Amino acid sequence: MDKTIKGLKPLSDDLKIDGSNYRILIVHTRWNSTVVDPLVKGAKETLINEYNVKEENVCIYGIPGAYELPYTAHHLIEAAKRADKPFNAVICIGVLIKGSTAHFEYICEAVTQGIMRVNIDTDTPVIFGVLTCLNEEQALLRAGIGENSHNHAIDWAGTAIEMAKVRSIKEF
Ligand SMILES: Nc1c(NC[C@H](O)[C@H](O)[C@H](O)CO)[nH]c(=O)[nH]c1=O
Ligand SMILES: CC(=O)[C@@H](O)COP(=O)(O)O
Repeated sequence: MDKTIKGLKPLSDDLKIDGSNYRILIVHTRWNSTVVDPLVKGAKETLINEYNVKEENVCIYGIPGAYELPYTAHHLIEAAKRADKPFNAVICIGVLIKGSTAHFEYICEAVTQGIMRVNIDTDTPVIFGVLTCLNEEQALLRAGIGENSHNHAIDWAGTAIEMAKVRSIKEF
C-alpha cells in the first residue's frame, strides 16, 4: 500500500489513556472471516497490550453479517446497562467486499447509518470497524495481511479507548 499522510497516529506516551477500568465489546461478523478474524485479534491484543484493558473486560460476540452489526451492538449495549455492567465503548468489525450487484452499496449505507445511530441512541461510542472494499486484496491489506499492509483494527482499538474517555465526561 502506498505510504501516504493518511492514518491515525497513536497518542504520545504522556497522553496515553489507561483502559484498565474499561469494559469493551467487540461485535464481529462471520462473513469474510479470513479477514475479520485477524482484525478481531488485532483489536483485542491492542486493547490489552497497549491500553491495559483487562482480558475479562474484552467481550466478543459473533454474528452472521455486517447488516446485523447495528442491531446486535444496540441490543448488547442495553443488556449490559440492565446488568449494571455498561460497556465504555464498542467496536463493530465487519468486511464488505463488492460483488456484481448493488447489494454492496445498500449494505454499506445501511450499516454506516445504523452504527452512527447506535452511537447517538445509546450514548455509547460504537467504533466503525467495517471495511468496505472493492476487492479482496484491499481487504487483506487492511487486515494486516501481506507486504506493506496495516491492521486497521489497531487504530479502531485506540479510537475506542479515546472515545470511552469522552463518554466518561459527565460535566464540561
Ligand atoms: N456480502 C456481504 C454480506 N452480506 C450479508 C449481510 O450482511 C446480511 O448478513 C444478510 O443480508 C442477512 O441480513 N455481509 C458481510 O458482512 N460482508 C459481505 O461482503
Ligand atoms: C457486499 C455484498 O453484499 C456482496 O458481496 C454480494 O455479492 P453480489 O453483489 O455478487 O451478490
